[in-house]
Amino acid sequence: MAGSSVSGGRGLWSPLFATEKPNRMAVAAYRLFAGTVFAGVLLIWLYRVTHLPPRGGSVQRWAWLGMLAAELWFGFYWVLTLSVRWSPVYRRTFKDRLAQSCNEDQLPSVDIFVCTADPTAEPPMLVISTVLSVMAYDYLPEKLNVYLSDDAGSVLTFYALCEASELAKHWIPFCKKYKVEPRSPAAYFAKIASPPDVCEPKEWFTMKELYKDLADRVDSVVNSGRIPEAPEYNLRGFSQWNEKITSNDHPPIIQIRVSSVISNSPIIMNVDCDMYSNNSESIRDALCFFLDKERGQDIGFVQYPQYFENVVHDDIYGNPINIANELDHPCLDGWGGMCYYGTGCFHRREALCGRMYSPDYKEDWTRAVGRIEDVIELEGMAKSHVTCTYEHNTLWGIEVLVSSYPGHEHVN
Ligand SMILES: O=c1ccn([C@@H]2O[C@H](COP(=O)(O)OP(=O)(O)O[C@H]3O[C@H](CO)[C@@H](O)[C@H](O)[C@H]3O)[C@@H](O)[C@H]2O)c(=O)[nH]1
Repeated sequence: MAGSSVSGGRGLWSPLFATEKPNRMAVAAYRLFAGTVFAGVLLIWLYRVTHLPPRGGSVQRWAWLGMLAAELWFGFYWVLTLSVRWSPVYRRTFKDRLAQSCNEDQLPSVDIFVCTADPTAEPPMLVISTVLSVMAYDYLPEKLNVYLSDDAGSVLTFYALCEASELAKHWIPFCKKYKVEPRSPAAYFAKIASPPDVCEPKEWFTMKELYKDLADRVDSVVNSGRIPEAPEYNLRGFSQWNEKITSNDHPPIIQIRVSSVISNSPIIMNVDCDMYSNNSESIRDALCFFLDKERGQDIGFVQYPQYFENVVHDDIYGNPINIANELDHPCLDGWGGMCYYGTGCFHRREALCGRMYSPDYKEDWTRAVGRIEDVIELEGMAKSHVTCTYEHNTLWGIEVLVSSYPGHEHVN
């Protein structure tokens, strides 16, 4: 929506994002529409109180009460919706200004967490496509750390990840060379059936073939439930699985997680394993909020909306999540900020770790954890962070053990 007013920073520093309001005519039209519906609601209430049910007729009385309850509820719902949608705002980022104000090596490093929990409901090919989509972000590779948390502790997911790390050596340069979007190979090859004009056809088909080979290999291993008995699979990591390991009871198996002792990046992003990133510049957009000199300090997290594909064929009923994304979120933002949704959210690590807001605190964006060179030592430290023993005999441990993950039957 075109903005009619832009608020920005003061002084010489150019703001990295602008907050825009929809044009006045659009707002006035919406408010007129909302006002007429509300007038209709009031008239219905008026009708109801001036048409009381006849005395004695109990069926009519119950029908009247039922209608009144429904109309009151609808009126209450309408007032709530109306007030939330009264004053939307839209945010626009200026990535060009970000590029002018910081060199690439001054940008903060970013830790990205993909979490998975069940290799049956969340097939490893889906998980690794998500992982590849975030590995291929348009960002300095040495500033990007991608972690996969697998609550199921599945060797199949681990196998798929090892295979994906080989594909990444081809997929990431390919994406950067041809500015591929989206950067999930599954989503990309499902959408694009033939090489686009910018791509060299031979290279495109080779890439597609590599991906297809990987998908076939991973799917056949997942279907068989066993990883192949080849010498390369005796590598460290695979040797940590044995027949006693189950998804509910397994030791911490660390190959690539626990970021505070590995990368400790000031920015953290979380992604569900069944969502992929559809914009390779998302990190830079999020940084425009965090790094804005005037208002960045007030921002604890940047939440991206979630979109779903083919929920209903051709979306004939209008996917309600689009209404939330395009209308309700800008409206909530107009009241002071978007709510935290879950997947696709960038956080300040310090805010997650409990630092209280202070206008005087200045984040050191270039800080990095002192990298431990000894892999064994690093693994030991990481294991001590990932284990659940810290919660034994604590109220937290007891409460979490007996309560389910909201909406799920997992017991963590
Ligand atoms: O014990 C668990 C259970 C789930 N997950 C992972 O958590 C993610 C979310 O779980 P899912 O069942 O897909 O949640 P949904 O209900 O589909 O998604 C809603 O809940 C998520 C978690 O709060 C949010 O990130 C999403 O935005 C929101 O749409 C998935 O990657 C799971 O693999 C774990 O890692 N461990």
